[in-house]
Amino acid sequence: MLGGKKVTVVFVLGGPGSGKGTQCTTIVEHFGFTHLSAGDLLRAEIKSGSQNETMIENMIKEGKIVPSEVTIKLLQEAMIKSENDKFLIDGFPRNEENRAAFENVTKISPAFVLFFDCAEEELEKRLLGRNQGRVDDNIETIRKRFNVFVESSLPVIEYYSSKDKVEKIDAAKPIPEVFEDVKAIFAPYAPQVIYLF
Ligand SMILES: Nc1ncnc2c1ncn2[C@@H]1O[C@H](COP(=O)(O)OP(=O)(O)O)[C@@H](O)[C@H]1O
Ligand SMILES: Nc1ccn([C@@H]2O[C@H](COP(=O)(O)OP(=O)(O)O)[C@@H](O)[C@H]2O)c(=O)n1
Ligand SMILES: [Mg+2]
Repeated sequence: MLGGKKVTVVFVLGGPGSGKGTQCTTIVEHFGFTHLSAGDLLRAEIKSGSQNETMIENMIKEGKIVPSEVTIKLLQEAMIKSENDKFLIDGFPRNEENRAAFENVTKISPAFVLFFDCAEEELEKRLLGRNQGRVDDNIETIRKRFNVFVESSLPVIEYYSSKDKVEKIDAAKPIPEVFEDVKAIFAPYAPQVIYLF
């Protein structure tokens, strides 16, 4: 529940460059979810000139995880503002603090967790070729982000795995093939087709 609204939430997780954003865009088109990227919300917050601007900017440059209260507030605001009731939360929760605080504050548990699994060597290639002008897509910060992923984010995936909530996808394959696997998982969420004749 969220301000009286019953919502369906899917957490989309995976190492930096695993294709979370890419696949979310296509899931939105096919299954009518709203895509909320924690990283995008934080980057927008920097541009908006908020009081946390410098703190967020420095954490992103270092590949560190921003305190949960900041990120959760942005996610909550976006969900409340939206008319939709189905959300893909991309890149969150990234550590145990993110996970526990979100559950405590919103009382929402995810329908399931989509986990894009891919080797670091491939992730590194993708990030170095991403070309979105991101301050954290340089080899030094990429290495730090990989460490944070292994030390802080993988345990969150293990937590949900112990609750049988993780749908693991081989994200090393080409984009359309990854989406074929994603599609099979989202089939129960497909819009209903009603024949009127
Ligand atoms: N399956 C894939 N194979 C090859 N390149 C991919 C694949 N999925 C995404 N990419 C590319 O890799 C980069 C990172 O993808 P992105 O969706 O931004 O990942 P994330 O949000 O997980 O960091 C982008 O340049 C994207 O076009
Ligand atoms: N839950 C989150 C998500 C992102 N972030 C920050 O935002 C950065 C970029 O996150 P992102 O999800 O856009 O990165 P990708 O995995 O898409 O490459 C992270 O490295 C963190 O510094 C965060 O602090 N907390
Ligand atoms: Mg992303």
